[in-house]
Amino acid sequence: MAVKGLGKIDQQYDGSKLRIGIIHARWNRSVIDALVNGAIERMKSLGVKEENIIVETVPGSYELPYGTKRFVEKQKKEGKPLDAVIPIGVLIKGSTMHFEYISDSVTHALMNLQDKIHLPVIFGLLTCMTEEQALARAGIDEHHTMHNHGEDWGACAVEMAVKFGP
Ligand SMILES: O=c1[nH]c(NC[C@H](O)[C@H](O)[C@H](O)CO)c([N+](=O)[O-])c(=O)[nH]1
Repeated sequence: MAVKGLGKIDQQYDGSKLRIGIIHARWNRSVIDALVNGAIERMKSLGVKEENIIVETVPGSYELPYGTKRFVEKQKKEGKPLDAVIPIGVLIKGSTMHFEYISDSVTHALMNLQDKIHLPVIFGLLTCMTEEQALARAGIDEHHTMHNHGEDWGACAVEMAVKFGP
């Protein structure tokens, strides 16, 4: 029996009154697009209206923490506050230490951002050693060895917003 992973959803949460943001990096775009679509489709299946799923982009994963903070602030200023936000990025190890530094710093920054903006910030950063790992976690590898992690992030955003939203 598989142990790892979110497993069966123990309860469906009603997303019909929620407004959720997705902000994604544009590096490794084919994987990003699959993850974003997975999150969107799962949130829609939980009742979130398509017009209440707001998508923004930043150049790369390093820009996610600041971009997420400003994205949330601008939505609030425009009178359309978000109930949760899902930053999505895909980091794939290269031949330098760039991957390690960005992965570690962005992870901590996104974690700490929740207390600053008082909003659930879902961890949508894939930190992969190979392209194959990234494709598998977006559910688009040749053999579909894994489910699309973006779906988990969408479900997580709805649950956290319903339970602990602003
Ligand atoms: O989102 C990513 N950004 C990456 N770099 C760009 C970085 O996030 C910033 O956009 C850039 O350094 C400018 O600030 C990546 N790599 O370098 O490998 C990567 O794999 N994924």
